[in-house]
Order: sequence, then structure tokens, then C-alpha cells
Amino acid sequence: MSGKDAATVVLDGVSRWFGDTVALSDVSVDLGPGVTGLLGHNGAGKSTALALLAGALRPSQGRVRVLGLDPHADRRVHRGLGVVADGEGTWGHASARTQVEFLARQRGVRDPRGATDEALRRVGLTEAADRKVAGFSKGMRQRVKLAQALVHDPQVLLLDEPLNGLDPAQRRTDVELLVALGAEGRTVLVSSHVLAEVERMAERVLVVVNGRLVAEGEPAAIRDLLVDRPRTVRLEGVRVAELAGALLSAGLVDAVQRHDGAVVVEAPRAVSLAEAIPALAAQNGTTLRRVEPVGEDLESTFAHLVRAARGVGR
Ligand SMILES: Nc1ncnc2c1ncn2[C@@H]1O[C@H](COP(=O)(O)OP(=O)(O)OP(=O)(O)O)[C@@H](O)[C@H]1O
Repeated sequence: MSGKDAATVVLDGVSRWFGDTVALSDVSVDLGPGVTGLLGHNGAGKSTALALLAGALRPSQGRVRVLGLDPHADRRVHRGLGVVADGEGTWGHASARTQVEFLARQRGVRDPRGATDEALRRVGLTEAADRKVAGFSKGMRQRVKLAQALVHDPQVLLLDEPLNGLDPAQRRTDVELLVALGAEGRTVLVSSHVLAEVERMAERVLVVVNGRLVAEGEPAAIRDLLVDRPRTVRLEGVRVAELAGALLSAGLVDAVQRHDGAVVVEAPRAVSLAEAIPALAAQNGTTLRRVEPVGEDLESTFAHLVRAARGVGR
């Protein structure tokens, strides 16, 4: 993205609170064409950010712009905006085609039938188009929502966890579709709590922790930030104590504990530890059976980012 002029989506000093809960805190970001991933744990503020951009919520503070318009105040924004919100949003008793065409007509699409056919084709629902959505799998229902969001050929797409509940094959197909939509020059903002998922589709990643934007950049840079961090690692195998001693001497770990024949080490930088282990194991006659991080979860990963990045203190 090159500067504010080309930005189709802008958050400028945006905060949103609900009573005492600060869902989003002073977030500023400009987005342009391509896929951007909005990564964060449950409750981080992703849905709030998307709802603000979709005009469903008004910011408590700051300025929101989509295609140059205030999405909460100016309904014209919906001509160029497609939204897939979290949760349900389809009517079981109607066919996929009926539901998509209804939205096409509501949005004043010139050829609602043709546009509906095209949207259903893009999401892979041509064959199932005339079946009732009640019999659809979760993945197929997600696709109906996506077709509804696409039917008026919007320039900006906001998708809240669109891959949730899909099987791996469906995920692959949907990742390809989102990448294609971004490559067509649309601004696609996709939320997720899974880094690996975001990495596969996004050119840029925004990380939200406790309502704050704590990191943004290319997926590889975000991965480094998330992965090369302090970690507790359990080493199992033959002569692991010798290996742990060598790691300690080399300054690669700060602490070593024995646990049921295994050792647990605290490494200040996980990537440096991983890089050093093979050679040091060979030197010390260690045969490793297992190397695994302890207490790994997304919460601790994001908690690390909160400490590491700006905006510490919530
Ligand atoms: N309408 C609301 N009323 C009160 N609190 C809310 C409301 N909407 C969101 N919150 C709170 O704001 C915070 C951010 O929620 P949000 O739904 O934006 O997070 P999220 O990252 O989308 O998480 P999830 O993946 O679980 O939906 C949470 O603490 C949530 O409880």
C-alpha cells in the first residue's frame, strides 16, 4: 500500500467500548487492494473492527472510512462493500439461488439473475444452487454467505472468520478463492485466530491483542515475531541432561529442570535454540526422541506480543 490516497479502508485513531469493556483501542491502519489478515485470539476485537468497517457499529472515538465514506452514516458504501459476518445468516427454507438473488435485487444489481449465477459459480455452488440451504453443510452455508457478499461485485470485502468449521479441502478451495479475489484488485480483510491460515492467503497481517493493533507486516515477519520468542521446551531422549548442560554453557537456555527422565529448558529465543540443537546433540552423544514446546497456546503467543510490542499495559 502506498499512502492514504490509495487506501480503500481507513481506521484513524479508532476506539470502541461497550460499557467498561474496551473492545478496540486507538487503532489506526490504512488498507488497499489485496488480502489482509486480521489475526487475534478470541475476544481480541476482530469482529468489532469488522463491524465498525461494515457500518454496523459506530466508533466511540476516531474516524472510519470505507471507499472514502463513513460506513455508519452513508448507506452508499454498500454498493462497493461485501460483508460476511460471523455466525448464521442464511435462511434454511430458501434455496441458495433465492437468497443470493434477493440480495442482488436489494442492492440494485442491473442483471440480478446473471450476477447470481456468476456469484454461485465463483463459490462452487452452481450444482447445489436450487437446493434448500437447510440441507447444506456448514461449509456450503459459508459459501452461500460469500456468494451474497460477492453478488454486487464489491471492491471491498470484509470476512469474519470465513474458514471456521470448514474441512481441509474446503479451506484450500476457499483460500484460493480469497487469494483470487485479492489479486483482482479488491481489498479483502479476513479475520482469523490461526496464523497458518492467514499466512496462506494474506500479503499483510494485522495482529490485534486486547483491542490493540500490536503488530503489522508481511506474514513471514509476523511469523518470526510470533515464533522466535522465549519458550519452554521439553527434551526427551538419551543423554538429554548432557545436551541441556551444553545449551546452558552456550547461553542458549536460562534454566534447566529435570522431569521424569526428560529435561525442560527455558530458551530466551526459540529459533536460536532450534538451530543449535542438532549440532550440540551430536557433540554430546544425545539421541533425541522428542522436542516439544510446553504450555504452547495462542494466548501465550499473543501475550508475548503484547509485551514485545507497543501499547503495553492492558
Ligand atoms: N455488543 C457488545 N457488548 C458488550 N461487549 C462486547 C460487545 N461486542 C464485543 N464485546 C466485547 O469486546 C471484546 C472484543 O470482542 P470481539 O467480538 O470484537 O472479539 P473477536 O476478536 O472478534 O473475538 P471472537 O473471535 O471471539 O469473536 C470482547 O471482550 C467482547 O466481549
